[in-house]
Amino acid sequence: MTSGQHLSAIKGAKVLMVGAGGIGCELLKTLALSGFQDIHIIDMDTIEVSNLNRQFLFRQSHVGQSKAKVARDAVLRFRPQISITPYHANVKDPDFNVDFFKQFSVVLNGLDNLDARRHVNRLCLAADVPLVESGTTGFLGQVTVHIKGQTECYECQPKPAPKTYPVCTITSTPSKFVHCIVWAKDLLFAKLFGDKNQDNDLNVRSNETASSSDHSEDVFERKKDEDIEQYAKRIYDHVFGHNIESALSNEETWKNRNKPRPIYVKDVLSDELFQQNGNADKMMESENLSSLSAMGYLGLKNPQDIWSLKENSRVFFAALKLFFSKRQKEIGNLSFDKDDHLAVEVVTAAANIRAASFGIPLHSLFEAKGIAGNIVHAVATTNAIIAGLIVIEAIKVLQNEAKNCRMTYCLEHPSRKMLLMPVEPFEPNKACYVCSETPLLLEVNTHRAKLRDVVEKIVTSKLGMNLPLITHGSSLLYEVGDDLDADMVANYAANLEKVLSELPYAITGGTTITVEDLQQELVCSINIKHREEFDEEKEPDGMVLHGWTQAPAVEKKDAAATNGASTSTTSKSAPNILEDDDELTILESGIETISSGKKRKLSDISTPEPLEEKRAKKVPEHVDDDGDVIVMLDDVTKENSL
Ligand SMILES: Nc1ncnc2c1ncn2[C@@H]1O[C@H](COP(=O)(O)OP(=O)(O)OP(=O)(O)O)[C@@H](O)[C@H]1O
Ligand SMILES: [Zn+2]
Repeated sequence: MTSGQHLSAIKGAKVLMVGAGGIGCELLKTLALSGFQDIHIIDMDTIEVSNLNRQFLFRQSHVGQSKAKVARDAVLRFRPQISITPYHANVKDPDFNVDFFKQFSVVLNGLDNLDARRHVNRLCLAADVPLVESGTTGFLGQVTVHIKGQTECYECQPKPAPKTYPVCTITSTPSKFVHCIVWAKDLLFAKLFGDKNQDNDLNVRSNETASSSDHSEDVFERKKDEDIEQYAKRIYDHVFGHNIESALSNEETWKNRNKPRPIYVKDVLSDELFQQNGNADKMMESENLSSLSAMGYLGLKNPQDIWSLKENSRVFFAALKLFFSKRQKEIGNLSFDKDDHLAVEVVTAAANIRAASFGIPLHSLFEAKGIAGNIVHAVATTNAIIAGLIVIEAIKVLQNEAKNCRMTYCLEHPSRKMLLMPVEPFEPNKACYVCSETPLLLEVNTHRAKLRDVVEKIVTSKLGMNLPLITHGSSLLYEVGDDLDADMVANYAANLEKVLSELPYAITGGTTITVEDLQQELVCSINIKHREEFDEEKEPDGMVLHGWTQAPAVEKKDAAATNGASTSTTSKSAPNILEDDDELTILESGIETISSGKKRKLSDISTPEPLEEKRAKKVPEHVDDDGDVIVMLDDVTKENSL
């Protein structure tokens, strides 16, 4: 390919970028400098201060403005002649339909969540537009190419499940700091500041273990005549003292474990709950809610310090006082947000008090924030490398050189002196329900499960459908949309509450239903198999979907890249926790499926072996002479590199 052809492919291309964050900023700059002339950008976010360290197209003065628009303006300053069209919007908006996608030569993703990635994958398949997909996590990154009918689609391989912990580990037997964080964030914080009516396992435990009448009512309800201090003390004694004491009464649990020690306020603090040596008065008068800080209140300065049990207890009380006196309007509606400083303080302090109780080492606020926010230190260089690789692959796609495309994985440590590992794309998975027409199989108790269960547990959460429509034969059972008339809405609402076998067109064993998403133009057939019983623990949904697989989550050092980039960091000892939809997600290594330069085999995916062993076996001999750590791509990629 001559450079003339090369350039004309670039110049004639109309490119859609989705995401203008860490990867997106680098990508837009590289596209513009490479000669691309018609670029469209979708990003739903506005710029935050925490983006500025790596999203270099943005400045302090842009905070609060649309990322897509500011990115456009910044690049036009050095490439004024090109056309950049920004959309400050969610890519899932109905405006971005198949026809919208069809206008592009290639779509480039710089996203940070599975949901949006799956959605774009489906639209690219429906519009038959190639997709270059990417992700980074710290030093790790990956660029993959998806061309309908030629390579696997983004969903052909199972995606790692969010890491979940057994409930009893979190509620009763934590052994790691991360367990205490999950408890503080998902149970305690949710109980204190979230929707009171939502049951969570902290609630169950307090009821189960309640001995006195005092504990049979909702302990988290603040009593009428109770001041903030009394309330906070009561909560503290209940969750760190009483609950631990109750747990200790179950001798069996502690046979092979270290027993926790109950902690009561009186054991830790005398009368100086809110002992003031900080800016307490200023803090209480402050109108700026986002600057509220228990650390500021108490005069604690360094977020990297590890506080003592006493300091954590004081932070806990001060943070509760600030919440209940200054942010009472939000109470009942809050969910944990890593950018909410006061929330991070409550969670850090509570996790540390619990850790002290269980003999687990305490952590600083800085470390706790990293773990709670599923934050992995973002490395700007990784984003730049990945953006460069996206452009290299995009150019191959534009030149119709699909056979030369490579999936490229950016590693943390060189393996045989390679930091970038190219992998030949896999063929489409014939059993993929997204890009092939293979039906799925749903085992369900058709006399017990309601249509709502199928919609919520299968259609939306597992199949990722946005605007689903469910049909059985020629009859419509359920549909979501803005333009439905009132009768239909009422009819669908009634159907949702019916068990499958009692629907107007009964769903029973042997039935096939069709589930489609009008926006994604994705149609799936689901064969129904009736099954009476399900194992509550192993099959908590009460139904099992076959043909849809999710790789098990594995806690390990090398994690699949998802662009969970952020400004903060986890502690060195923390597991590789990635940000994905705010769930605590510890992902399995995407790199495990690599066999460099070769096609991957399904066995590579289904029978994991130690990563290092696998790398050692599969990495080809691309070694430079001078012994330096080098970036190594295959020949084709070198030829096309910019
Ligand atoms: N559904 C979506 N539609 C449009 N843009 C999206 C969607 N989902 C994510 N994005 C954008 O993708 C970008 C991902 O960038 P990045 O991973 O650097 O995250 P960030 O939000 O900028 O940083 P951080 O998560 O550290 O605060 C963000 O700018 C985000 O707005
Ligand atoms: Zn597929």
